[in-house]
Amino acid sequence: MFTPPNMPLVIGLTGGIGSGKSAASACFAALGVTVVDADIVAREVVEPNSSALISIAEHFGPDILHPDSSLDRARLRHIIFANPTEKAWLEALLHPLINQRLRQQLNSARSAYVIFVSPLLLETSQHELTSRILVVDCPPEAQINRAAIRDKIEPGQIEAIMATQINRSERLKLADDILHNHGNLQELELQVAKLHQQYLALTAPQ
Ligand SMILES: CC(C)(COP(=O)(O)OP(=O)(O)OC[C@H]1O[C@@H](n2cnc3c(N)ncnc32)[C@H](O)[C@@H]1O)[C@@H](O)C(=O)NCCC(=O)NCCS
Ligand SMILES: Nc1ncnc2c1ncn2[C@@H]1O[C@H](COP(=O)(O)OP(=O)(O)OP(=O)(O)O)[C@@H](O)[C@H]1O
Repeated sequence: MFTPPNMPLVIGLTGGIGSGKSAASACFAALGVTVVDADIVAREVVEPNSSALISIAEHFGPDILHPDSSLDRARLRHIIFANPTEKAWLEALLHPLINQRLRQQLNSARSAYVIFVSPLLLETSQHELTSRILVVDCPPEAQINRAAIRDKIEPGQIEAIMATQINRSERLKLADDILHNHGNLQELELQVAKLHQQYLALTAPQ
């Protein structure tokens, strides 16, 4: 098992949109495990007045901002998931900033192991920061239903996002561990509790 230098054991948690990454992370956090979340960091780097947000407004025009100068995320979502060139432009701007903050957070984590949750762990170099890949999986119909209800966006938008993510079978092939999230949240919690014991055993001195 590979543990990057100066880092605790990092478990990379990934899955498609709406698969249950945040729900699974919340279960790990409730067990006292530090969670580093790429989606949270991705929001921090585009806070009002940040250099990244200024670049985004220059590139896409001032309409990409709300009147209070915050990012109009729904507008940007419609643009980038319909246009691969614009998606690549946005990622080239944001991913280095996101990765720099993620490294800092992973390095300063102090729990026995860390859960690093990211939707793009397997699609980007972020998996290089991890020692083990944990995939949360559920049928695509459940992903679409859950994400549509949570975000109040049309299923077509969710399918457009899914089409830009690694497909389900490829993702599962790359998994060391799998959380099967087709049941209820209690069933997910039970699977997390089992894995927690396994991960603690991996960090115990031999
Ligand atoms: C386009 C944005 C503004 C839309 O924001 P919105 O609030 O509507 O959605 P949110 O950020 O919650 O993303 C919802 C889900 O979409 C998926 N997703 C987000 N970004 C990407 C991406 N670049 N590629 C594929 N899927 C993505 C993830 O499953 C994510 O959890 C936002 O997704 C964004 O800034 N994306 C680019 C940054 C990025 O690559 N983030 C991924 C984490 S590193
Ligand atoms: N087993 C489950 N039963 C019922 N609802 C669930 C279950 N797992 C997750 N959900 C709900 O489905 C929605 C999507 O889950 P969650 O936000 O954890 O997905 P995610 O993988 O983090 O999505 P994203 O990639 O968009 O960030 C949430 O509203 C969550 O509460």
